[in-house]
Amino acid sequence: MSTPDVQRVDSATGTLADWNAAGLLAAADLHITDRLVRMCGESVSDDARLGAALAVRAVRLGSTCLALDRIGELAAGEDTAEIEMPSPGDLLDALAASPLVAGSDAGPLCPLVVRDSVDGPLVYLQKYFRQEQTIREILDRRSRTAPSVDTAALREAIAAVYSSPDDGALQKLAAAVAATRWTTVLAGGPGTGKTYTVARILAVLDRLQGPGLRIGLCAPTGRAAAQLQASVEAESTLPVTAHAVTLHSLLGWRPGSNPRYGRGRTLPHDVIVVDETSMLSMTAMSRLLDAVRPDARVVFVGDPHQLASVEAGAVLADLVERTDVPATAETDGSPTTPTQAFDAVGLDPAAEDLDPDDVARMADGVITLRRQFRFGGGISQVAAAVNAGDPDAVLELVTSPEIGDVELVAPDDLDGVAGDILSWGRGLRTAARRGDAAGALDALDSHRVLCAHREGSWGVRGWTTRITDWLGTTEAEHMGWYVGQPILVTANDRQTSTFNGDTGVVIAGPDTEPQRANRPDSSDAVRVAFRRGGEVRLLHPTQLADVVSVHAMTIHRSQGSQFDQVTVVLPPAGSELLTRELLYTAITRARSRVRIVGTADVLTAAVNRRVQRASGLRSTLSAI
Ligand SMILES: Nc1ncnc2c1ncn2[C@@H]1O[C@H](COP(=O)(O)OP(=O)(O)OP(=O)(O)O)[C@@H](O)[C@H]1O
Repeated sequence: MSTPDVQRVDSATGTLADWNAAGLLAAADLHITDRLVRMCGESVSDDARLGAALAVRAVRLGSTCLALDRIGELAAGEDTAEIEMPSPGDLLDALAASPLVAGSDAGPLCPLVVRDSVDGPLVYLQKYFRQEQTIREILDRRSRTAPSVDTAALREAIAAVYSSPDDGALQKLAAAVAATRWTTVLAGGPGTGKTYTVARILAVLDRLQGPGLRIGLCAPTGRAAAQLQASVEAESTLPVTAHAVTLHSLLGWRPGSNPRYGRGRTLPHDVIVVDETSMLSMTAMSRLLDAVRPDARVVFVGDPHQLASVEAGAVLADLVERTDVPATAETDGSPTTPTQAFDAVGLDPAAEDLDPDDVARMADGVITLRRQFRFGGGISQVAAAVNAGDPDAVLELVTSPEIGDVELVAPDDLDGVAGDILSWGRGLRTAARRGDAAGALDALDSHRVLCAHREGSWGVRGWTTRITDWLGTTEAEHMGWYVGQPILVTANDRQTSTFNGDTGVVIAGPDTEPQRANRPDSSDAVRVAFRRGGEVRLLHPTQLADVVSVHAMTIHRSQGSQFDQVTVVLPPAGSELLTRELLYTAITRARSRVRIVGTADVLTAAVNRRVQRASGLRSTLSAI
């Protein structure tokens, strides 16, 4: 599929110029390819140059490499009819023979690497190949040995920590796996009890190790870290001494410099929990693994079906799907097999209704939680059908009268949405005028409109205009602060502990007279309410530098948030953003109800289209 609005490079010639003109290669792809070719110091054939440019393009679009066997998918659009598309075999031969891969006397550097995989030949930029190798080597090394754990002590700790009758087998097994492996992946959709389980894993490890367990809690963004802190505190069975930080801060990694912690100086923690791992780039993952002590446990937590990092890599999905994890070779009798894990939690595998694949993956340190604790049946069923890539099942569910919590509405049938927005706005204003911060925040999160795009009539901009028109927001309100105004923070601010993506609401301040609550004289009379975990905070508007009104937000930005009701606005057919992962992420933001605005055709297209991030991490690579 072509990339819209790629910049034309007038100076380009040959094959790359044609691909640029057809919108398949961006200006940046051409410029970087030029640099790579110059590094070689020798001439490079047109086909090899194209292979290099496509590898650069692949990274720009989130893959860690170019899967040569899939290049045919690129020429699917009408505007690519004129493009001459070499076969994967021709490109591979041209690359293998070129100084870009083979090196040359003039320039010994080989900026590209080619490897064979179960997905056919993969072409890497050297940097990403090295990062992927680092991840693979460290994870493999960590899999070959296991922590020394006394089975009886583990059984006792798990029995003591998991005391609720609702504790599921997989939640308990997660603790057995995390105690007996250096690396654990705890996967699951929203509300499947991941944080609850993390808190219990930490309690089990604390019991096994005794006082002084050094815990590192981190997440890819400031907001995700703050949420992790709040939810671990809420779920914890112990006083939480660790303070959740961003991965960058954990590693002491400032923009433009190398991290303070790395191979030569490892992190002091005994256990590191990484939340929202789906948002982690491959670069960040390789830096983290480089910095972890070989005898520290790491627990990666997240939902592999969600949208991946904005940078290259889909590491969580790769870890969950890896097929070549080496078996643990060196143990001192510690329980490392799935059978031993069942024994440690006092369960009989035959009596548990678990997917055999899930049990098999436990041997590789992967636990996938499946029971839904938070939202209703319809949302779970639709989310599962979306993940399974079954558009017929999705359509049947969203149009079924039996399923009350998910519905599809036509883009020209917005009366129901308008009614919901009006009651949302009324609830927000009523609580805000009363100065009721908790009530206003509840009202704020009772409904959210989510769009794929920022711009356009189906994007955040178009829907913001539509919603403010419905609500009758005045010109004066548009210009300044007003009571009942929904607010989005757009940059991290340590001083106020507000993070990019936080939302709040403007409420009447303590000195506002009730009769003036609708129109306070100045920003002095109002406060902005925010919530983190169960705690409500009030800030003065002057404390907030980077904020905008929020009546609708992008699905990307909504990651990590939950709302009672969600209206998902699908983009028009053909949008680059329309994917299964986007739809799944949007639907699973809702606790109780989802309305999808779009046509059956667009919904089908979304379910059918996966974010295809090529990567070699899922299986063994070999030389071509
Ligand atoms: N075994 C359990 N017994 C009782 N309540 C549970 C159990 N597991 C989870 N819960 C509750 O279910 C809710 C969702 O759990 P939790 O927040 O841990 O899910 P999550 O997978 O981390 O969700 P998200 O990804 O959205 O953060 C919480 O209120 C939690 O207390």
